[in-house]
Amino acid sequence: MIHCEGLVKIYKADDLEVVALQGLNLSVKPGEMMAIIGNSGSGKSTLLNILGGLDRPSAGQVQVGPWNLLKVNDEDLVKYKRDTVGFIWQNNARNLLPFLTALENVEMPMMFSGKLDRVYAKQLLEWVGLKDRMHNKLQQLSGGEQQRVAIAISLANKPQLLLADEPTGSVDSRTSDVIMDIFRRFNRELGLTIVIVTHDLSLAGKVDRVVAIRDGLTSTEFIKRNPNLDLSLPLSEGQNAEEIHEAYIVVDRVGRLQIPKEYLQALAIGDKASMEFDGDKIVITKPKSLEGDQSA
Ligand SMILES: Nc1ncnc2c1ncn2[C@@H]1O[C@H](COP(=O)(O)OP(=O)(O)OP(=O)(O)O)[C@@H](O)[C@H]1O
Repeated sequence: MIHCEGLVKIYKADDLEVVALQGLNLSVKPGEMMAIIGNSGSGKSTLLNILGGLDRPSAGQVQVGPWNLLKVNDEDLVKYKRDTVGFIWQNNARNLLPFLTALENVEMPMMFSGKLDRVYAKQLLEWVGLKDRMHNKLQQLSGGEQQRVAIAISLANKPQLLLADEPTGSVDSRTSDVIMDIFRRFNRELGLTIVIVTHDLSLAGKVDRVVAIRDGLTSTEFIKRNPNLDLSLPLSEGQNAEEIHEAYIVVDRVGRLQIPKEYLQALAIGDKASMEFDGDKIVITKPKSLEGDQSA
């Protein structure tokens, strides 16, 4: 569904250049529900905005289904945003019109694409648990209910891909569980591919795969240890995301990988290291010839 290779995004403001993505690789299979985690400023939102067609990449490859987002023209990009991809933000005020009802809000994107389907709009609101609230104006709904309306809106035009930027960032943990359960249901029943960007490690236990981004590059992947494990069920006491997922370091096509900063600091490795192939392992150590040389 998604294939990014060597993806670069450079923001230019006056004389300043910020490299937000520096050659990122990522593949997401159709029907996968995965999360992207990373510290503030690591490039998560930049990646999501590019995948959502809200921002243009600077270089590299980015393909979503049949769409090449580096080369797509403005007219096709509008079609892509309308038909292929749904978007949910943490701050749902961006998607919602407060003076309209929940139902009218869901119908709005359908009207823009000339495919008004009231039955489906009602169905979506029922699926997100708002059957009895669909005729309420948005301002009469709680934050969690509004976020559920935002989910229904994002699916109004039957996208194949749903992108969610911190979808549970401004709701309590119970509502966060409800939202994740809704995502899982859409993922299973409609085969929707879902990419969630989050700071929240507790969400990581509810997806199939987690990819960590560091400094604009994918650094580590966590893949579910037991593919049959039902992640829609609550974790048992004391169980955490790391127990459910196996961690892998990402190695790109030309063999580059990122070593965690803590490991480098622990061994006082600066800009050089020694590497040895030892039969069944690769050993990275402090540069051999520089050991004891404090000036290095
Ligand atoms: N429009 C912009 N103009 C200039 N720099 C930008 C712009 N948007 C993002 N950046 C910079 O790009 C880098 C990556 O930002 P991004 O918002 O993608 O990170 P993030 O991982 O989503 O962070 P957060 O979790 O805080 O939202 C940061 O250094 C940020 O300051």
